[in-house]
Amino acid sequence: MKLLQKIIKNIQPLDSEIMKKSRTRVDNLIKPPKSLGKLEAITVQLAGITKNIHPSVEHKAIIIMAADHGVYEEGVAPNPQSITIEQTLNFPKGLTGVCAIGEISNAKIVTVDIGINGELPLNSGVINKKIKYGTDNFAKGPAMTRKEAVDAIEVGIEIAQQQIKRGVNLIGVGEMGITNTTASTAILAVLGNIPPKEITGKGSGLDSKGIQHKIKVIEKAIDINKPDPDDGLDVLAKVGGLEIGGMAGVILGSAANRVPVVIDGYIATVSALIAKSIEPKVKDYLIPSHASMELGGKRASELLGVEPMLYMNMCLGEGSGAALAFPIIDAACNMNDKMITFKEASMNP
Ligand SMILES: O=C(O)c1ccc[n+]([C@@H]2O[C@H](COP(=O)([O-])O)[C@@H](O)[C@H]2O)c1
Ligand SMILES: Cc1cc2nc[nH]c2cc1C
Repeated sequence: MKLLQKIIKNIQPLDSEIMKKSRTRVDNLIKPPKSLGKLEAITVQLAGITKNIHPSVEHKAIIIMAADHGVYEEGVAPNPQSITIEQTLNFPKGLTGVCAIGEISNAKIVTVDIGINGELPLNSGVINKKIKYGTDNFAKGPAMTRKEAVDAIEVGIEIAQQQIKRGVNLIGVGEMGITNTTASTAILAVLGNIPPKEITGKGSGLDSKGIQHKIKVIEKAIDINKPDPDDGLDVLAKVGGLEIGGMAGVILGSAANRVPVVIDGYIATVSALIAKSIEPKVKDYLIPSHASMELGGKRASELLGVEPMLYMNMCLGEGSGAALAFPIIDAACNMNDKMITFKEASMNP
């Protein structure tokens, strides 16, 4: 808890002076006003985050938190739980969707076992930060203790800080965890005071009968656990997941070190909601990526107050959407670094 408290204290507002300067520079570049839209907004945000009018995002990493969920035993996921461990072992080998997309921008893939229900081989390339072998079944009681929820967040903080110390200056958050759309939907229902039936989707492939059952399980979990919507840690502990806590920690840890953090799809957006509930200032450090096809994705982004930049009909997770946004963020920086101003071009608009 000490680390989390320290990190919360270190999260400062963006630098509004630098943002003003950056806005003026961007407005004076040789183009009609605002004609580079979100690229301009990203540039100004990056300046405010890094306190630098020409920030670098050259060293990129995607941090993938992997974990299992006890609520799997309620039959709310269409795939076997063993997919979590199997797919997690594929990340260090560069074989998955996020690896293929991240390779385009030379993103390092950092994979963390924060709570997989199984043992990984020692030389797997996955960082072992296992808190326990999956959460408990939150249809019967809390997913984890409050201490375990704090531990999960602190793992995320630690991993983010480690990467930042090694020179990483742009972080994407992703996850792997069979059943984690059930946990994410329960969290979103509580934090947004939304009936589960409005936001429960197919996850990685449930049919409509399965979705009806998933809704009932989520309603029961909220009824039994009564998470406090004003306490993100309580919501995480009662109906959350270890990987969701880990991603919230990566977000908090990045913000505390003034490093921008790109959020992936549905589960990552929900983890950002947990981080924002713990410290609202983190929101300004977030760069949204794509709009997840998962039913609750839109409501999650709205509740967070972000507008996704890409509509690609994706819902893979793993950090794939964040990886896809990396070249766009590079383009924003290049615009800022390479374009000249009207004055420099001796042009009069
Ligand atoms: O990130 C998303 O938008 C997203 C939406 C639906 C599913 N997923 C991925 O699918 C898995 C969870 O699906 P499920 O049906 O087991 O809850 C998990 O490994 C996620 O990475 C990811
Ligand atoms: C194959 C597979 C890959 C995934 N990657 C993220 N979630 C996933 C879920 C499944 C089922």
